[in-house]
Amino acid sequence: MVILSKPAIEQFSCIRNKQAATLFPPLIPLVDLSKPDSRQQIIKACEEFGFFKVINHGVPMDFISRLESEATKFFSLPLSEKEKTGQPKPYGYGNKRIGPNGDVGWVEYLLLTTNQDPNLLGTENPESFRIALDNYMAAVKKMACEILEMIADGLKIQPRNVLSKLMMDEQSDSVFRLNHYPPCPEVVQSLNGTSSNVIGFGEHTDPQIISVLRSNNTSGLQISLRDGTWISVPPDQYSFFINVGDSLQVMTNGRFKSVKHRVLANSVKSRLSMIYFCGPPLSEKIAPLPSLMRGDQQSLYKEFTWFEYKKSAYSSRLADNRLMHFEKIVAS
Ligand SMILES: C=C1C[C@]23C[C@@]1(O)CC[C@H]2[C@@]12CC[C@H](O)[C@@](C)(C(=O)O1)[C@H]2[C@@H]3C(=O)O
Ligand SMILES: O=C(O)CCC(=O)C(=O)O
Ligand SMILES: [Fe+2]
Repeated sequence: MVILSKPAIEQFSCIRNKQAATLFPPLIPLVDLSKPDSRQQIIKACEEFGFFKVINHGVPMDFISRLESEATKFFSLPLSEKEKTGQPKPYGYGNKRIGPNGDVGWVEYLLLTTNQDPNLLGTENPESFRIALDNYMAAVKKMACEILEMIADGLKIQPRNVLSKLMMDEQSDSVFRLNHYPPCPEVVQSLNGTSSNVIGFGEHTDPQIISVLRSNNTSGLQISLRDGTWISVPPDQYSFFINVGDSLQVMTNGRFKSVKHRVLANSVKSRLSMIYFCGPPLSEKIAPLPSLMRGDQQSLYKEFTWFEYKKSAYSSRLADNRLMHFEKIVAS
């Protein structure tokens, strides 16, 4: 990561939390995948938060730590080596700039598509990095598929692979991202309850169906509650966190809401996160599942394909409400 001089760091968005801290912030929903009632818990969490933590997920810890160690080696390489993986257009190595429309954050990342061999030029041992990525992604994909099938069961819709088949399709447009947030010297903490923070990854919702996130033990991730308050997600390196994305919001006709989230930089520890974004094939129509529509219930959204949504997303800024352009104007 390039160390920024003082004037350069001023371009980073800072946020000021003037609001008094909530005394009893709600706990992040926890789902134990080995428990028989996990389906109902997942549905409740998707309706109330669009977010939950998963334990007993079945992803071998060995796959997780191997990828973490490869990623750590990658991000410690000199900038010129990391840049050999190509600029993020949208796939490749990116530093501070997020997306094509002027967003910046205190982060560097490697963004990969899951259906092509990644360009790992510049890495010390491309073969061992590739194996670590393949093992991790295969295990996480399996877990994501199970979660989507549990969602279908919980919603009482059939067939149970109605959602999972989209990300299991050979043509699925899923994305994988490694984010590294180095310690940020500019993070200011004060004792009077007001804190000024540097944005690592600005607020946004994920466009896909669900996202499966794992991080090391460094805090920073926050989710926004329905009333707009931000709550910090305590890190847990042994668990996964699931985000409802915009596409699942549409497929449930708004019953689930995609969760707004962001990452704040840490003053002392670096954060490493790995996110698998489960996307459908480009040609797939994104629309409310017919079996979820009762009586004369109308779709809240215009018809669109994942390709159209993605194209529109890539012309938006991170914090934009991307679904707004696809909402129907319903006469009341
Ligand atoms: C600013 C942007 C980055 C992003 C594409 C976009 O124009 C708007 C959506 C962003 C996002 C958020 C979730 C994922 O991290 C991501 C890969 C995605 O699919 O949508 C990023 C995009 C990106 O970094 O390329
Ligand atoms: O790095 C993180 O913890 C979250 C990043 C994120 O939300 C994203 O890459 O879409
Ligand atoms: Fe995200």
